[in-house]
Amino acid sequence: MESTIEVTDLRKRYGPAVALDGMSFTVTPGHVTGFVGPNGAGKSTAMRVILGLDAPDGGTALIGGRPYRSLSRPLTHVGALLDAGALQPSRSARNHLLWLAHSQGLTARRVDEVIEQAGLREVARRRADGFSLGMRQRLGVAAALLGDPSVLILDEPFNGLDPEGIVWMREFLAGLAAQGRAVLVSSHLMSELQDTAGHVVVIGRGRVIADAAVHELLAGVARDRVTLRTLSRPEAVVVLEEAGATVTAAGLDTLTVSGLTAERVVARLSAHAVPFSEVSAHRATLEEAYMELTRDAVQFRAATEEAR
Ligand SMILES: Nc1ncnc2c1ncn2[C@@H]1O[C@H](COP(=O)(O)OP(=O)(O)OP(=O)(O)O)[C@@H](O)[C@H]1O
Repeated sequence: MESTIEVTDLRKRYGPAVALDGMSFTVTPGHVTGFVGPNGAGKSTAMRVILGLDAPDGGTALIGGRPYRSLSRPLTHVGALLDAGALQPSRSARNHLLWLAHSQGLTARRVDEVIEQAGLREVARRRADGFSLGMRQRLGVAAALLGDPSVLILDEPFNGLDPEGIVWMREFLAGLAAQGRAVLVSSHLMSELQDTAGHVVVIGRGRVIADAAVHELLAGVARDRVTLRTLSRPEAVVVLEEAGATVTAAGLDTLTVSGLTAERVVARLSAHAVPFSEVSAHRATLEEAYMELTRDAVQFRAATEEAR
C-alpha cells in the first residue's frame, strides 16, 4: 500500500460549531509532517475523520488511496495515537499491548519488539494506572507501531513529556519517518516540531493556512534580519539607517537590523569605526514562522469580513 494520507475538502459541523471548513492536504512518506494549529482549530476532528471514527459532512480522507474503513487488518496499514489516557487501568502495559495484538492477529514477539522500541522494558509489567502521562504517550506510540504500519497518525504525542522525553520523541518520530513511513503529528505548539518536522500543515478554524516544507517556511521569515551587539548604539543606528536599514532596539546593547546582510552591517560599522562585539544573522524559528502566518491569517480574515 502506498504510504500517503490524502484529505480533500473535508467539512464537519457539530451543531453551530464548524470543526472542518473545506480542509485539504496530503501527507507523503519519508518525513514527519507537523499538523499545527491553536486549540479548537480542527486537528483532532480531522484525525478522527481520517481514521474513520467520525463521518465527515463532505469531502474525502484516504489512506494509501482508500478510506480507512475499507482497509483489512487496519493496524498493519495505519497506527494511531489519539488519546493516551484511553487504557484499561488494571492491565499491565504488556497485557494491554498483547490484547491489542491478539485482536489483529499479531504475535507476542511483536509486542516485545515495540516495548523495546518505545523504551518501556523496565515498566512493561507494571499496571498502566500508575503510569505518568509521558509513559502513557510511549505506550500509545508502542500500540501504534504494533502492526508495523507505513502510516502513523499521532495526536499531540508531546503532551505531558518532560524535556528529555520531548527530545526522545522527536528523534523517535524522525527515525520512523526516515524508514519511509508517512508520519502525521499534531501539536498546538510549533516549537515542539522544530528539528523534527520536514513539512508543516498549519490550520486555523478548520482550514489550511499554510502547507509547506519547513525550510520554505523558515526562509519566508528569516529574510535578512541581523542581531547586533554594540555599546555605541546611537552611532550604529545612524550609519546603518544611512545605508537603508531599519533598526530597532532589542536590548540595552542589542539592535535588530533588517534590510542589510550581516556582511554589509560589519562593513558599514567598520568603515565608520563604530565598535561592536557581535553581528549575527538571525536564525528564524518555526515559532516565528507560525506567528507570522497566523497573524496574516487573522488580518486576512478581518479584511474579508469587513469587505462583506
Ligand atoms: N464531539 C464534539 N461535539 C461538539 N463540538 C466538537 C466536538 N469535537 C470537536 N468539536 C468542536 O469542533 C472544533 C474543532 O475541535 P478539535 O478538537 O478538532 O480541535 P483541535 O485543533 O484538535 O483542538 P485541541 O488542540 O484543543 O484538541 C472546536 O470548536 C470544538 O469545540
